[in-house]
Amino acid sequence: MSERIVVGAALLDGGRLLAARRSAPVELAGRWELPGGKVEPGETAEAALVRELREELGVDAEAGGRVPGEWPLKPPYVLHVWTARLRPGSPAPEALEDHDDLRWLGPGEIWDVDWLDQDVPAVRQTLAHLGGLDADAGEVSGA
Ligand SMILES: Nc1nc2c([nH]c(=O)n2[C@H]2C[C@H](O)[C@@H](COP(=O)(O)OP(=O)(O)OP(=O)(O)O)O2)c(=O)[nH]1
Repeated sequence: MSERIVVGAALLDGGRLLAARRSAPVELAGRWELPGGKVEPGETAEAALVRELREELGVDAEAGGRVPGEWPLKPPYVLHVWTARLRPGSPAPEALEDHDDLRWLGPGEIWDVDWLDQDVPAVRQTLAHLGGLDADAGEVSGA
């Protein structure tokens, strides 16, 4: 079976990264992840990200760029990470679906939550890609 992509959002706001605590399935519940989900056939990763963030968090978000890398999940899934930000006027994120808690993590707080094992290298690479979290993290330079 060919690989299927799960997109995870590194949702950034004011130098903080959003982490979401899964409520299901039981083997993942209580652990923290990047919100997102499966890319449907024919859908772009960016569109999937925006759709999943609307469904799960009730936000109006836009995708930034992809964080280089790919992290294996339960076959056939692999995790890709994209930066994302809230569009002006977006509601604040709420744990509507799949999650039971959300946290905005500032610099120095990233490792305060119990990330899913498979997310740890993805989060580490995201921070390296961004050059750390500061107020401009995730902004497209020159935009
Ligand atoms: N969204 C997301 N899923 C992750 C991460 N790490 C990780 O192992 N997963 C796993 C959990 C799930 O088995 C799978 C994604 O499923 P999902 O339940 O979030 O996706 P979905 O909303 O499209 O799911 P579905 O109910 O429509 O099938 O990938 C992560 O950082 N973000």
